[in-house]
Formats: sequence, C-alpha cells, structure tokens
Amino acid sequence: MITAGSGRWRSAGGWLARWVWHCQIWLAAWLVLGMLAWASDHSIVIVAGVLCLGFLPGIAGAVWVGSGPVSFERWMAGPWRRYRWRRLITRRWEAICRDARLAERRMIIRRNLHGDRLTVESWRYPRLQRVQASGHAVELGIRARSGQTVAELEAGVERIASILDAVTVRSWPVSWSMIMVELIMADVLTIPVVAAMPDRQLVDRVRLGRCQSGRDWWLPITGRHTLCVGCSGSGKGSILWGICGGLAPAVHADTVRLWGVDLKAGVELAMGRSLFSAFARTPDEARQLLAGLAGILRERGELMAGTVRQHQPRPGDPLHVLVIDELAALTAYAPADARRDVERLLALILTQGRALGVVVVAFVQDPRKEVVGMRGLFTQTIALRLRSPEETIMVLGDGMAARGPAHRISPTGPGTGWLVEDTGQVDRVRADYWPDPLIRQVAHHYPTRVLSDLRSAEPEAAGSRADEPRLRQPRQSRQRRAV
Ligand SMILES: Nc1ncnc2c1ncn2[C@@H]1O[C@H](COP(=O)(O)OP(=O)(O)OP(=O)(O)O)[C@@H](O)[C@H]1O
Repeated sequence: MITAGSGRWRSAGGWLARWVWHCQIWLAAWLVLGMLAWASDHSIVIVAGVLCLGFLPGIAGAVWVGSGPVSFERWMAGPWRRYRWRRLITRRWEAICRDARLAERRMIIRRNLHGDRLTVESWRYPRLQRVQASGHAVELGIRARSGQTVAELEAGVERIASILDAVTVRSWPVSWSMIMVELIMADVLTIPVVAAMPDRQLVDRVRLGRCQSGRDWWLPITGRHTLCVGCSGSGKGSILWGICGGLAPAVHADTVRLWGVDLKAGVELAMGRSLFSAFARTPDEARQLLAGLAGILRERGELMAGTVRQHQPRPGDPLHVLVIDELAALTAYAPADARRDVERLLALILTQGRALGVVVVAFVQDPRKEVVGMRGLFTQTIALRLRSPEETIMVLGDGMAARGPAHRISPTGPGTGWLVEDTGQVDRVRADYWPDPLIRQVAHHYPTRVLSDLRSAEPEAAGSRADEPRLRQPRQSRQRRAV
C-alpha cells in the first residue's frame, strides 16, 4: 500500500536523481578532488569527507523534500524556479523576440575607416520593461519598438508562450504602446484541493479556489448576480458550496441570509439545510420564496429611496442571497402557471436586486435561451465544462470560444472553469472541492439565526403586493442547541 509518507520519500528520491543529473559538472569536480585527496594522502576519511561535502547539498535537499515538501516548495523550489524564469527571459529576450517575429531586421549602410560603404545588419526589439514572477506565473511588460502596434505585439504572444514552454498565456494592452503578458508556466489546476473550514466573516466576496496563476480565486458577491453553467458532473456543487460555505460565518452573524431553491427534490441544498433562512423544493414553494424576496426588495426600496443608493449589509439588515440549483427546473420545466409567476419575480429581483442588497446565484446545465431566458440579466458568469463552442459563447460572450474554451475542459478536472474578469480578461479557475462531511460541519457550526415563513409571502405570487415574510426564530433542534 502506498502511504503519503512513502510517496513523499519517493518524490525525494526523484528530486535527488534530478539534482545529480543537473549537477554533473559539480559532482565530477568533487570526484576529481576526492581522487586528488586519495593520491596525496591515501586517507579514506579525507576522501569520504570531500565526497560528502560535494553531495551534501543534494542530500540535504532530498531530506527537506521528503520531510517538508510544502516548506521546500515555498522557500526553495518556488523562489529558485521563479528566479530561473526571470533570468531566462531577460537574458534571452532578443532571441525570443526574433523567434516570435517581434523584432525587425534592417540593413543599414555605413562607411568604414577607409570610406568604403558597408551594408550592416541591425535589429530592433520591443523593450522588456518588466518581468515579475509569482506563484506559477510570469508577468511581462512589453513596450513596442518604434512603429510597432500593440496588435502586432499581441500577435506574437502565443509564440512567446510556445518558446518558453508555457501552459497558457493571456495578454492585455495597457497603453497604445505597451502590453502586459501573463504566462502560466505550470498547470496547478490539475491537482484537486479540498476546501477548508471557513473562519472569517466575508460578505463582499468569497474565496472559491485557485486561478491558473496559482493565486486565490475570489468571487465578488455583493452587487452581482452570478450564473454558473456546466454540464452534468462539471462540479457546480463546488461553486455552490464554495459560495454558501464561504458566506456561512456571515450567515451565522445575520449579515447574510441564504434563500435556497432546489427543485431536484432538495438533494443538493439539503446537505447544508441549516444555513438557509428559507428553502423551496417545489415550484409552489419557489414561487412563495421569490415573492418573499420581492417583498424585501419593495420595502428596502421605500426605505432607501432618497437616502442611499447602495445597500450596505450589516447584522439584522443583511445581504439576501438567493441560491438556485438547476435554474432550468424553475424556468423551463416547472408547470406553466408557476413558471409565469416565477419568471416575473425572478426578472424583478435580477433587475432591481443588486443595489437593494438582494443577489441571485443560479446554476444550470443548459445555457440556451429557451432554458434560461433571463441569461442576459446575470452580471457575472462562470463557465464550467460545456458541450460546444456555441455554449461557451452563450455563457461568456462573443469571441470567447477561443479565449476561454470551456468546451475543452477535461472531464477529469471537475470544478475547473473559465470566467471573464472585470478588466475584460479571461481567466481559468478551479474551485476547491467540498465533501459532504465538510458541508454538514459548516452548516452545523454556522446555522442561520433567522428562518423565514414562506406562507406569509403568498399574495405577491398571485400578482398583488405583499410584505416581507414574517421572520421567526428557528425551532431549536437538539442538534442546534448543542452548537
Ligand atoms: N472542485 C472539485 N475538485 C475535484 N473533484 C470535484 C470537484 N467538484 C466536484 N468534483 C467531483 O466531481 C463530481 C461531480 O461534481 P458535482 O456533483 O458538483 O457536479 P454537478 O455539476 O453538480 O453535476 P450535476 O449537475 O449532475 O448535479 C463530484 O462527485 C466530485 O467527485
């Protein structure tokens, strides 16, 4: 049986073998020194001492890899790798530009000391203004040479990535003469990571996982309606629980209230039931729940009118987050009468909710307009694994099939997705995995203090005005009392 310990020592052995291969000259020099020591003294102790000194860095490194791989990566391997990337790029910049067809060759005529005309070759290169490495990414600031456009620079970016053997690359112009290029040198997203127990009260944004650069992936929550699209098994659950779990401490403090709609018999959301102030499992319940939120919108609107333009969540006056698992079950497959009301209420929340502190987070497998008619009302979208380039365009926007190819995500990487950042940049991300016991543990630790009674909101569903649903303290279950 392979244990974590034996795996570590195997990778330490692999590291030592690579070190010996890379340091052949160093080791050969120490062997020669050992032989010289033997020839001059014939003392086995001195020879062993010389050889030990030569091998010491490798042996120390292998022991470090085996006993503390994380600290080795942080203090040794990571900084060393980043130093090598920076050195390689700065030293070979001119050759890289020539190979990437970004340099310009000119033949200039000069006269030598005797006055003879000579034709001399001269190269002009874009200037490498900045090289910065962090995590597994290298960021380059490249200034165009005279007469070169940023479009021409961007045309060479993929060639630079291929020359440097990068995993992916993206670029964006920062002025008419300069672009930034981010090269991802190693694919850290292939390794799944399990989420950790949240301990900080977060409302504005939650940490869902990692970006392809290795940095944390933070998803903005306040002021955004989020649509996450991915086919079956693409890992929508990780995003869902990343959001609900990340907000859980704020839920417990009543700075955030979660409202759950799960028409797939409540199977997904029931796992963390005690995080939700209200929970709908049938189209009728969903209609009541949405009516409740519409009531909150109206009340808040009246209170905020002429005073503030953006709701600031605080305990007792929380951010309301409507979480809908499988939106299609609500908007496409529910009975016609319920669907009509639901679509009207959802459109109301999506158009008015952001400033009033009511946001929607919805999940769906099929992004077609017939299924999600209100796709355009969501203000941020995440594309997990999709079935076709057309679906990628539907989710991320025109021209995104090439820049954020969600249809090419491997089925072996659930939780991996593409998104468009506020800057217009496309990024690949992977959510941390939320196993069932962790979801239960988070729900147990951070239950909501407020439950909403859906029935009080019923009149709005029928088209009339209704008040905010009556709030009541949750009946203390034996389990909750123990918390
Ligand atoms: N972030 C992740 N890292 C690693 N594995 C994951 C991750 N997210 C999900 N998985 C694995 O992928 C499987 C499918 O994930 P999940 O149930 O979340 O998909 P889904 O998109 O919700 O599918 P469906 O729409 O059919 O419910 C999970 O059982 C889990 O084993």
